[in-house]
Order: sequence, then C-alpha cells, then structure tokens
Amino acid sequence: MVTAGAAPRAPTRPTSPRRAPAAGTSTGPEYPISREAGDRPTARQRELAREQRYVSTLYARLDELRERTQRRLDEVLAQGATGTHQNRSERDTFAAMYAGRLASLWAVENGLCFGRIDLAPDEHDTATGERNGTGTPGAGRERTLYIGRIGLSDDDQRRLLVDWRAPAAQPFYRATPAAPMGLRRRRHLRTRGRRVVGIDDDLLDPDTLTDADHATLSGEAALLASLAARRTGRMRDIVATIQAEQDRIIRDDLNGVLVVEGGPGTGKTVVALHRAAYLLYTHRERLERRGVLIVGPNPTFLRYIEQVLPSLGETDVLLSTIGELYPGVRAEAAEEPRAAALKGEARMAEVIAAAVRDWQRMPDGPVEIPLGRHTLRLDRRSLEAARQRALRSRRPHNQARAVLVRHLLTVLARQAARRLGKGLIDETELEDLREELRTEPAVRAALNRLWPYLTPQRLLISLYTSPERMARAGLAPAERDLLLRDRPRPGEPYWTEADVPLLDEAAELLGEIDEAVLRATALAEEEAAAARAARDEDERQRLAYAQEVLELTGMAEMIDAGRFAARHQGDEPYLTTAERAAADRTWAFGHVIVDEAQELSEMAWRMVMRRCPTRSMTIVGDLAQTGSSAGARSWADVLDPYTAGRRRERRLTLNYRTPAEIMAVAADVLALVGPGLRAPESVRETGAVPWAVRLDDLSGLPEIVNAEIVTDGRLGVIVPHSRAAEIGALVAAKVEGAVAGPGAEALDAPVAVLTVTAAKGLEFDVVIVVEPGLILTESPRGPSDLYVALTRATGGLGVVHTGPLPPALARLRPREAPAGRSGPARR
Ligand SMILES: Nc1ncnc2c1ncn2[C@@H]1O[C@H](COP(=O)(O)OP(=O)(O)OP(=O)(O)O)[C@@H](O)[C@H]1O
Repeated sequence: MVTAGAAPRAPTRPTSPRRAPAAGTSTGPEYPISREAGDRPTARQRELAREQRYVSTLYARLDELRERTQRRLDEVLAQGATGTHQNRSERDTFAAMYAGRLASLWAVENGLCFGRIDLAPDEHDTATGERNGTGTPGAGRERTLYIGRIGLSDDDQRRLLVDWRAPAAQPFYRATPAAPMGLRRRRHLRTRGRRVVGIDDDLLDPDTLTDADHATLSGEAALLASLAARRTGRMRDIVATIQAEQDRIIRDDLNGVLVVEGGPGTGKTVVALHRAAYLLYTHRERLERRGVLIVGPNPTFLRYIEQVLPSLGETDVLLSTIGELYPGVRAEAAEEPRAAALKGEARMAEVIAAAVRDWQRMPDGPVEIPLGRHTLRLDRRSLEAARQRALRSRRPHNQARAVLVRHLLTVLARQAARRLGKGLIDETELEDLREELRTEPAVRAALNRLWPYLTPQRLLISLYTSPERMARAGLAPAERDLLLRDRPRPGEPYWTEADVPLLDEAAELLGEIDEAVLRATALAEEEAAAARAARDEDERQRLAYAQEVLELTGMAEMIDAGRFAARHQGDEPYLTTAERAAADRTWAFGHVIVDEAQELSEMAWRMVMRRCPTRSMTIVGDLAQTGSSAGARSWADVLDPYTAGRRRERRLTLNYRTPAEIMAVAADVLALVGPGLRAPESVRETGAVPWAVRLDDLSGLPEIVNAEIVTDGRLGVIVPHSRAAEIGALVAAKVEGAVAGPGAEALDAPVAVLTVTAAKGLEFDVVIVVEPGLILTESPRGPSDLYVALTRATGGLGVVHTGPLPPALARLRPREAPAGRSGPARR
C-alpha cells in the first residue's frame, strides 16, 4: 500500500485479530433461516474436527508456497549486483515480483479460509461456472468449495481454496433461500490463528436438513459477532461477511462512473476497499499497469483504512488525500473555512487562467535593451505580435515562451544586423545572430521580464500576495481580503489543502519547465527551503519503509536499507505502479475511488478527473454528511460536467455500525439537515440508551470520560472546532492514554479527542459528543456535522453539555453529573 505524500509503507505481518464472542440469532433482511448453534455438541465437534483437517491442509500449502517463493527470492538475490544493466534490471524485476508475492502470502495468514459452500448435486457447473471444487469428487454428488482470501491449488492444479473475488465465490455472498444460486449450504468458518473455533451454517434448502446440520445452524452469527467486536483503531476487512447488497456493488462493472450512496455505517468505505481488491483481481493486467487511486478525506482516515487492502493481498494501491495529490507539496497549513470554500469554487479555474494571462501582458511602451555601444528596441507592435504568436501556439505558458522568445530574437537579430551595417542576411546568419543574442545577459533579463518561467507555486504566491494581481484575475474586493497573504516564511507551512487543486490547475496551464532551466533560474528561497525539508522527510520515510520491507521479506541480511531505498527512488523497474504514480502529477489511473466524496470542492473534482481520463471511477459518499462548505449538495452538480449525466447510482440501506438506539437520536438531527431525509436502518440493537449529562463547566468532563473507557476498545470524544484545543488539553491531561488531535496516535489510543472533521469516516466503541449546541451552530453545515458525530459509535453514545440541550437531542436520557460537578442533570 502506498500513501501519497509519504514513502510507501510495507505490508505488515498480520497480528492475531480480536475475536468477538458468538452472537445470537437475529433475522436480517437478506439472511436465510437460522438457528442457534450448539444443541448437538458431538456432531458439532465432529464437524469442527473435519474442518480443522481441511484448514490445516490449506495452511500447509501456504507454508510451502512461502518457502518456495522465499527460496526463489534468495536465489535471485544471491546473484549479486553484477552483470550487464539488462541483467541487473531483470534480476530486480524478479526480486520485486517474489518480494511482492511473499508479502501477499504473509498478508493472508489470518482468516486464510473463512467459508465454504456446498452445491446441490449437478448444479455446481451452472451455479459457479467453475469446472471443479474441492471435497467430494464425482458426478451427481454434492460439491464443496472452500472460500478464502486467496486462491490456492495443489501441484496437480487441483483447487484447494477459491479466491473470494472469483466468480465461483459469488454465491457465498449472494445466495438467499429465495434465490439459492445452486447452493445447499453456506458455511462461515471462524478461526483463531490456524485453529477453527466455530462454524455457522445457513441452510438455503431447509428441506434437505440432516441431523448433523442442526448442530451448526446459526445464521447471522458471523455477521453479528463481527459487528459486536471491539474496535481496534484500524478498519478490518469484511471478506467473510460481505452482504448481498454490498457484493453487488463490489462486483459491479469496472467501466464508467459508479456512485455509491448510503447513510453512516452502511459500509461505503469498506465496500469501496473490497471493490478495489475485486477490480484488481478481475482486471489485473489493466489495473496493475495503470494503478488504482483511493482518495480519502484526511491522513488519519487513510491510516485507519490502510491495512484493509494488504489484508486482502493487495499492496499496490495509492491512498491519498486531496492535499497530498500534488507531488512535492505538503498541504499542512490551516485556513479559514470561508477562504477554503472560495478556493474550491469552479470559477477559480478562470481566476487561475487570468492570473497566468496577467504574466503574459506586454508593457505599454517599448522595451530597450542596451547592448555595448548600441541599444536594441522592441516596440509595442513587435511585442504584441510575439505574444499573439505564443498564445496561438496553444502551448502551456512555459512552452509557449519558446515561441515568443524566438520571435523577439528574430526581431532583435534583424535590428542588430542593420546596426552593424549589414543589409539583408541569410537564414544561417540570422540563426547565428539569434543564438548570440540569446546568451547576452541583458537580452535574457529582458525576455525573462516579458514572459518569465513560472512554477505553480510562484504563480499562486504572486497572486495571494498582490491585491492588484487578484483584482486583475477577477476577484472582488471582499474575496481579495479573504485570500490576501504574506509570502512564505522558511520552516512554516504555507500551502493548504484547498491550494492543492489550484496548484494542479496552474500546473496544467503552465506546463513543465526543463530541469536545467529550473536549476538555472534558481528557485525562490522559500521554495528551495520547503523542497529541502520535504526531501529530508521523504528520505527518512523511504529508509523506514525499506527497512520494513527487508525485514518482512527476509532480505534484511542481504541488502542494506539505504541501498534498497535508493533503488526504489531511481527510475528502476523495481518501483511499484503506486509508487511511480505517487511521484507523477500527470499519471492517469486505471480506476479512481473517491471516499467521503461529498467533501470534495468543485476544484478538487477537476483535479481528480484529470487523474482519471477514462472515467472508470467509484464515488462513495453521503450528501447528508457534507461538512465542508465547499462540498457537494447534489451528485449531478459536481459530476455532470465530467460524465455528461452518465453514471450508475447504487444505494446501501443498512447500517452495520450504529445500533438502533443511537440511530433514533441521529435521525432527529438528520431532520435538521433536510426534511424528508431518511436514516439507514440499523441491523442491531444493543439495549444501551444514549444519555446526556449537563455540567456547569467542562472541568468535570475527564471524570465522565474515565468512567466510560472501554477495556481493549476505543473511545472517541468529539468536540466543536472552536474548543478543540482547550478540551483536548483538558482530557489529555486528566485521562490516561488520551490523545488530542488527529493522527495515527489518535487511532491507537484508548481515548481520542477529535473534531468532527477529523473523526469523519472513523468509528469508536463509545462516543462522547461535547457541546452539541456549539457543533450545530459554529458552521453553516452544523446539522450535518452533529449527525456525523452522533453516528461514529458502535456501542455507547453520550453527550456532555454546559448550555441547554438542542431540542433535536430530546431523546437522550438525562444522567446525573458526577458528584460535586454540577447540580442534577437538567435540559
Ligand atoms: N458486511 C459486513 N460485515 C461486517 N462488518 C461490516 C459489514 N459492512 C459494514 N461493516 C462494518 O460497519 C462499519 C461501518 O462501515 P464503513 O465505515 O465502511 O461505513 P460508511 O458507510 O463508510 O460509514 P460513514 O459514512 O459513516 O463513514 C465498519 O466497522 C465495517 O467494518
């Protein structure tokens, strides 16, 4: 997995996941008849032992493949760094291939096999389109296929395990009693490490139930156990429990724009990630070459989801925020939401274009160039003619400069010839004179002033620091005030997330500058300092990554991290597609997935669409959760300009995260977002009633947080933006292990204090929302923000407030404040 703006991270060796206690039966919309397991323990144990034998065979095969791959890798590396360039590059390619394969084989250790389907006699061919399965062979008899994270076969090409993405596995996710797709039974295998610890069966043809079948019936147990499991701070894959409505989206066609809408917790993110894995599996060749990009709302969210794809065996996908999509720029500065909203408006494209044109204006009077005893002169007409030629070339600014320069050098050369007393000169003499003049410092300086080389950074800095330039680019006085800034100061972050699409837009209009020219025109001080800082950080991360990969693949003793990292850096076949794409602004991806897509501004969409000219995209979001004032109000508004109205829309309707008790509260807030909006239906209840505590002041908050901490789980304290620093400091000081603010640390901490923006897309076992009244009123999208905050919990929800409780939260059950903290709870 590669994260943009940072060096790629190595897939990590999975650790043992936390397992949920078995859950009881419930009736879900897509699930067939079910009964509680365990009433015939002996039959059940026999079944467990049978499955254990099979699963052990699979792990033995996995071990064998790992050993084999490791041996091949060792052989390639043992050849050493000798031979021709071609030999070396072939060896590197093989080494990369084996190292990648090895990483994938390690990544599937946990939950290697999680399911099995039994096909009714003679039905298997039509149901699966597959020639063979495993288990009992022979025509006219029941066939069994085991489903797992990857496909495995033995040395005679007999299939042992079917990859969950293969067509043969589809009935495992889609079959229902009404449409059994040839299945008699679907079995979920629960494993701990390599041990099979549980079996849950869905019988799709109840008429054929045998006595032994009764022992393992349990229906939705696998799903409910997974939903009730404690959160670890990292998203897990759901490969064992994908639901039918989700599976249809995961396996949807690669081409065209697919929009997936759904309320909070409906699995949009997790489905999008499984779709990426499915598409890579099904269209491997196309997508491996062009790559897959996943855009997420913030770096913390990307850390939250980054393990999902490696756990599905896919490590070569680029994860990026909008702010990280411009190579070499770190968008780390904060800015006022109003400024960000303005920068996000589509008309900024015209502003940037006007800002470029502003640099292409010619002076009103003539330009005089002293040259020894003579002075050459470019009059207004020649200047304008040169400019028109450059514009007519339709090349980007930095390339069109060559057209203008050539024209003006010709004018100057003719003039110089006349001054030197030469009459008509031929083409060769003219060329010689042009080249001579080109190297004259005075000529170069004059041409540079007329049409300078521009980097996107220089263009934007010159715009933001000059009200005159902003006015000429079409910005109104109030808008200029909003955007006006000082020049960058060394060591201080300058670029904001909303600047990135503008830099990208500018880069399109300006075009590349020759490397040599860039060096010669010496970057501005601050740009050079920023570039150096970025390079040092990249270097540090690259080394850390290299070390991780080497350890993972057992190569650490054969090659040092520095050399490995250097090889990654160069233009070597060793670079993965995602790594190459991350470094190339103009890379066109084979498929782009945008998560929390409602947050993207119009300018951000322009940038994302440039990365995906084929428009093979999955767009995932919920308009009711839009928090950014630059975000979307309708999909048609943001997508029609690029898709000509052609897009497929799918809806997810069930909420797997938030229990019904919490959704009832959230639904009242959703009504404030828009009348008629419907919250998704929760698949479970917990019996825990959401509560509210009123305090006189927030000094009592840490005590409440301490009382709610979940053993081995995660608690999120969600706070208003304007009070984030103060409340974060208070909780971090008084609650052990609490972390204030976003970042990987917040994900790993037992308690994280976050704003709604930072908590977007995340989830916690328990959530405490602080000062909901302020969250509602402090931004124009306040109701959406509060809706997002309330729907982050998988278990408990509490609200702590000092002012009156907003009427929309009337369903919360009032709770006593801790003794001495305030009087009795009141509304
Ligand atoms: N089929 C499933 N099996 C097990 N868990 C699931 C399933 N579908 C979703 N979940 C779980 O539900 C939770 C919510 O999923 P996810 O974060 O993808 O939802 P979302 O629609 O993106 O939510 P939001 O819009 O609020 O960010 C996650 O913990 C996810 O693992």
